[in-house]
Amino acid sequence: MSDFPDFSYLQVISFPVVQLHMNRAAMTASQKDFENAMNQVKLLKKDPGNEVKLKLYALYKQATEGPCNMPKPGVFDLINKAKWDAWNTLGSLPKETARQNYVDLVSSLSSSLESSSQVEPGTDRKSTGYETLMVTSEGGITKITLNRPAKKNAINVEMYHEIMRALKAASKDDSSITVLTGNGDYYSSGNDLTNFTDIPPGGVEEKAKNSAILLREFVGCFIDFPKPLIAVVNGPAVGISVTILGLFDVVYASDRATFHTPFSHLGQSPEGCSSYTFLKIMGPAKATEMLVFGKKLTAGEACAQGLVTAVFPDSTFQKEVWTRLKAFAKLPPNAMRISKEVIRNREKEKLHAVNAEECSVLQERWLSDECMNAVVNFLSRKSKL
Ligand SMILES: CCCCC/C=C/C(=O)SCCNC(=O)CCNC(=O)[C@H](O)C(C)(C)COP(=O)(O)OP(=O)(O)OC[C@H]1O[C@@H](n2cnc3c(N)ncnc32)[C@H](O)[C@@H]1OP(=O)(O)O
Repeated sequence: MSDFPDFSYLQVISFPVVQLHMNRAAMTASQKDFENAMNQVKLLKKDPGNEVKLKLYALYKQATEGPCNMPKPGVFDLINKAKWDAWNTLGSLPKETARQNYVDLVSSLSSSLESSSQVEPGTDRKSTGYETLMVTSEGGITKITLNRPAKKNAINVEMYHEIMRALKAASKDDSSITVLTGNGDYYSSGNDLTNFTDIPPGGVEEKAKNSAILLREFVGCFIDFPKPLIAVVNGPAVGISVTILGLFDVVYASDRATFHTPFSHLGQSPEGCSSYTFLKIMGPAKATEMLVFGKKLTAGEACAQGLVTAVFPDSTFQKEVWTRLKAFAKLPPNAMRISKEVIRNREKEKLHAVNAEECSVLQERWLSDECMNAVVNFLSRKSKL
């Protein structure tokens, strides 16, 4: 389980390996089945994700200790609070049922993760060297696709790093234009809220500091990107995936797309230079509706307010957009790069200063109880946008 980094925090105890035997006739798992299932978990090659790990933790505790008997952790103790919630949710579920559910969950997990690992070799993901993105370069266009569709393309720490790596590569490759889009029904649901659960030894303060450094570097890559950068917004966009649109040169949207920056709801504050770009693009009142009151815009509204360049019916979106992009990519690349420089360069210094200030304000916000409560509520399934 070396590549299963977060499982240790669930404190699952290791047991000796014994042969798996499901007592299906009796429909309850034996102690041996249970111990085997625990061993199987440790042999999984892929991380099943935090939600499954919490379910496993809860079922393990219920099966071994019965109903939740721990005092409720404080709101700032994010990980223990999530674990407590998961266990407590099981109420008075009998130990035998919890044991059976644990064995069943591990069994389904082993088969689903095995089958997904069987299709991996030779796929795009492996050949491009990205785990969270698909990156292609063809016909003068480098296309970066956010590729965590099951998580609505939420941006986890790995994806932040991979987007930066892909942008740096695209700025130097022989393509003329660069496109960012999403795979699946969402463009992106914004920052992956589980990013907040991986607390380093220095505690939440260190986490907030590291996140602010990461965010500043991430947004900086968009400010400095030298070639025309186009967003192809295929579906709903949330949080940072919306705010950085102000740093793109052109934004095309499907009429299925929505634009949502619920920072106050999350106890957070604007980033991606939106506290500056949105005011310039749509004026202070409309920017306040979005950034302070979290008003969600339709694609048509976002277009009317200047955040989106053009909206297309979803049925013809890809065809119409890519026809345009292919034509743009045939224009002389140096002329396009220099024109972008002329248009954008005088704002760069200002944008970097705005970025630095937004990150420093956010660093404080992330430590607020408003923010921590919002994250805990999402992770414990008590809230959704
Ligand atoms: C370090 C730099 C920080 C930069 C600061 C950035 C700030 C922001 O971006 S703020 C915006 C943060 N985003 C959110 O608050 C969105 C949270 N997600 C939701 O409210 C909903 O998931 C939804 C409205 C986006 C979609 O709802 P629905 O259609 O019902 O789909 P599910 O909720 O079932 O989602 C499927 C699957 O994906 C997981 N997921 C979706 N978004 C996120 C996310 N942002 N972070 C983490 N996980 C996310 C969701 O939990 C589901 O997972 P499973 O249950 O495991 O299937």
